[in-house]
Amino acid sequence: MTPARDPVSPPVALAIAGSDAGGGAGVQADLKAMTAHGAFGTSVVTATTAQNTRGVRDVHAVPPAHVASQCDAVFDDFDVGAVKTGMLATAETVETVTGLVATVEAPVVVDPVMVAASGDRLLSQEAEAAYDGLIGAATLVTPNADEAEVLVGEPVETPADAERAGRDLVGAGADAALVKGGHVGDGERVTDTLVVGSKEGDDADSIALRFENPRVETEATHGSGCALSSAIAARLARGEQLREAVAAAVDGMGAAIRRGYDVGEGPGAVNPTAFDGGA
Ligand SMILES: Cc1ncc(COP(=O)(O)O)c(N)n1
Repeated sequence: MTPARDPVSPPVALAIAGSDAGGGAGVQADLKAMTAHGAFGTSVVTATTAQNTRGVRDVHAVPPAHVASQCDAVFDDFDVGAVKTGMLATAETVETVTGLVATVEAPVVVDPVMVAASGDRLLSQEAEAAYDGLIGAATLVTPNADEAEVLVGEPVETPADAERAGRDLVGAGADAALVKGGHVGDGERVTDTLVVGSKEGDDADSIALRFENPRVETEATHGSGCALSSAIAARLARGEQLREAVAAAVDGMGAAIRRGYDVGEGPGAVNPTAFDGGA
């Protein structure tokens, strides 16, 4: 006899991001991370990239109207529990996505993707200023040090700088900011800094938390930002509180990097499905 159908109803997360033909980053990493962290991943593609582990050869931005209609298709049908944004490619798409996420109740994790690990640009330079609006709509913004520098206009070279940048991003309207420390220094430990704004919006009352982990010696970090922000979004979709979701996702990145994929001729990619701790 055929076994009875036994469907499950997982929480739903949405990635609004670019496609990486090489599979290491972008929506491909997002969907793996969302699955691994217990959510059903939906995906709105903002751009396709002709990319592999060695670099980005070509970018084709999806017209913003089609980004909007993909979002409508998802929101019309699913109860989306959290959204993450990744590569948005152009100022028009940043603005379109800002308008869309401003109308949703679900938490929004903004990974302000600007430059790939390979050094290739993934966001036009004019689009950097357009991020101001999206940061104002973010539940959490997750820049690395270089992206934080662009967003706040100050150097981010130490954990103290990261904390200041996080407070600035909260002052600019994000509910919280996670400034990632992988690009800060080359010490034996990596410090990620989470600044959570006060509900009353008084900057002085924001809280800073530091997550310290041993640095994993590798160049294979391609996809790490995508996997981290998607893991956080999946956990928020499951109903976890922000700090809990960030702590678990940051913790999981150690395994994702240590047990990365040695694929392609370039430095390889993280493994978003490898993390210590059950979903
Ligand atoms: C489509 C897409 N989205 C995001 C990234 C950033 O990932 P990384 O900085 O790890 O290369 C990427 N390379 N490609």
